[in-house]
Amino acid sequence: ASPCDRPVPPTAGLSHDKWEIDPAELHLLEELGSGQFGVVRRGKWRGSIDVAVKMMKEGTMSEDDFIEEAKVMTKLQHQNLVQLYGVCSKDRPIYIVTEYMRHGSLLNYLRRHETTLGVNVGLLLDMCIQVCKGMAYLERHNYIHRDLAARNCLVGSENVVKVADFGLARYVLDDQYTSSGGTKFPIKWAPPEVLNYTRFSSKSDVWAYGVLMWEVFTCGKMPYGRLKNTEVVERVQRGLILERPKACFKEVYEVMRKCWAHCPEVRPSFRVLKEQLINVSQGLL
Ligand SMILES: CN1CCN(C(=O)c2ccc(Nc3nc(-c4cccc(NC(=O)c5ccc(C(C)(C)C)cc5)c4)cn4ccnc34)cc2)CC1
Repeated sequence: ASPCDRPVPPTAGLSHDKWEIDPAELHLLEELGSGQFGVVRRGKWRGSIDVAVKMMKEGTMSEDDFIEEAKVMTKLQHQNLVQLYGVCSKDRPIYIVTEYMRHGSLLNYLRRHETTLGVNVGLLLDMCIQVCKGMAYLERHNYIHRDLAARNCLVGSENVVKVADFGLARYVLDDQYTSSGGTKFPIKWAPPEVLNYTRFSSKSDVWAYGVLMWEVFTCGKMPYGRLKNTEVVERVQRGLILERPKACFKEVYEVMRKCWAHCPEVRPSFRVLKEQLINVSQGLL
């Protein structure tokens, strides 16, 4: 095909090293919030492209390792992954520049729209399928997320849902977050093999995906309510699982339950999950 037929990758022309962005071409706008690493702001790249810019607070992540990995991450491109455009790594703090998602995190979106979403099972299921498609793409590329949850997915126009921050957890320096005994470790999204041996895999992402489905069908409730992390660990190891949300059809809950099989090998892959959820959605609607 002639060059003008090929779709131009979103990172095209960002700079000589595709993944390096010239900060002079970024115009920072309002703050979107702050997370594990520091402040996140909306921005414009070359005056026209909407971007989100994570400004990495010093000492929060192993920066050189991340910058190396960014080269790989910019190559992961899918309509249900928040696209990493590149990094500004020549100065400190480093900036992580991604596509902008105007409605913020899926968790806040679910909580904000509970009244309208709570009765729209078709839309809730569609959101789960979109996340599943993004995760099936990562699985195909042997890429593990390590912190899949509704808080780490983002919502754009027309109820588009995308998976964000895939793989970023590996570069967090705060061991309250990285060690399974730490206060910030996402215990409620972790399967037994991660709780006991921090053995991450695409099948541990599948367990977290089951919890994300529960978050979606409860419109953003906290899994296991106010149970303390130690109580959740004890229950999960005893094989107790989250109960079926009211808004959730039995067929959908059956899929969720498969994600929480004790042994990772028994859990379905994202590829299989995607087929099952699409069948359920065609059956329901
Ligand atoms: C009408 N509503 C008004 C309020 N509202 C907003 O203010 C709002 C609008 C858009 C937003 N968009 C984005 N917000 C963010 C954002 C904002 C604050 C914090 C964060 N997250 C982080 O900083 C963060 C996430 C995960 C992690 C680990 C490594 C632990 C997995 C570390 C750090 C992201 C990133 N984005 C990437 C693309 N688009 C966005 C965020 C918020 C939503 C719309």
